[in-house]
Amino acid sequence: MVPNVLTIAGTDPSGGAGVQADLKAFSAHGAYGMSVITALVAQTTTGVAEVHEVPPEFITAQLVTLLDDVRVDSVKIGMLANAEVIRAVVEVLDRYAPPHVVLDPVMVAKSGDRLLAPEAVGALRDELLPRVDLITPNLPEAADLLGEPELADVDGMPAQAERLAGLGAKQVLLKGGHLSGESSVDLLYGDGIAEFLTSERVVTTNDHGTGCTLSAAIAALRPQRPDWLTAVRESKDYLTEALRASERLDVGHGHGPVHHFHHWW
Ligand SMILES: Nc1ncnc2c1ncn2[C@@H]1O[C@H](COP(=O)(O)OP(=O)(O)OP(=O)(O)O)[C@@H](O)[C@H]1O
Ligand SMILES: Cc1ncc(CO)c(N)n1
Repeated sequence: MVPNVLTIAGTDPSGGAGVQADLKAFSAHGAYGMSVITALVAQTTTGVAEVHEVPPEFITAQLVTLLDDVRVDSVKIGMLANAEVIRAVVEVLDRYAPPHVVLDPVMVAKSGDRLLAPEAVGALRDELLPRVDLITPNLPEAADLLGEPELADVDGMPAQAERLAGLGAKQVLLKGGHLSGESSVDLLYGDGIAEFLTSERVVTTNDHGTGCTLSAAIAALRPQRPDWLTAVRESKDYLTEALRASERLDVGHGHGPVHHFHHWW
């Protein structure tokens, strides 16, 4: 059976990040994609111009309307904008308890623009994080969640992932994309086991939406794979290929998008 996969996230009219990236990644992994939009973002490859936040009651309305009709097999959560939206999402998760919830704790866009109010980080950490199955922070987000300095190399990743798991998420995928070096190293921590996941670092400026793509691919694959490690490994391999395939695109003048190729090409 094809899994029904939902993204709860903000938009990117240039199609590289947010809801648009998530739906492409869902399709590329054979899932049926659905979306609840938290914010309309005027952004492209060069940065964010403006954010139009959706009122929390309307996010609840979108979620309840959808969940009352459709079976949801897995959820990816991205940009949430503010603490009220976080609380609206928490309430719905409590009420419907969908399986396989992946949280990409989006805080700042690649351009440096904030996508989550600074005062909402506490609500994300204390109210949402304990209710999700997997969180996928990059190194600045991990540091912010823990109130620690940002890691500058891979050595501290296992201990930091363990501390993040201590905040309540069952699995932690700590992403090392912001480090330099020949490989791009992430770490999956769960059930007391830490596993480094290494891929070739693709030399490209088309790295807009890498985090969105990875977490969406994981959410699409998890209902179709036996465990998190298998779903995460396959998603990271897909992302590396999508980064390579981005050389076929000509989109914008800044950080371009990755290309969501389909396996049947
Ligand atoms: N140049 C690259 N080559 C290969 N993999 C990369 C590269 N850059 C990032 N990645 C991988 O992309 C994924 C996302 O990592 P990153 O740490 O950049 O997340 P992010 O900052 O949340 O992304 P974004 O906010 O741009 O969506 C990780 O699996 C990381 O290893
Ligand atoms: C809507 C949205 N979500 C996430 C990111 C992070 O890349 C972005 N730039 N825009």
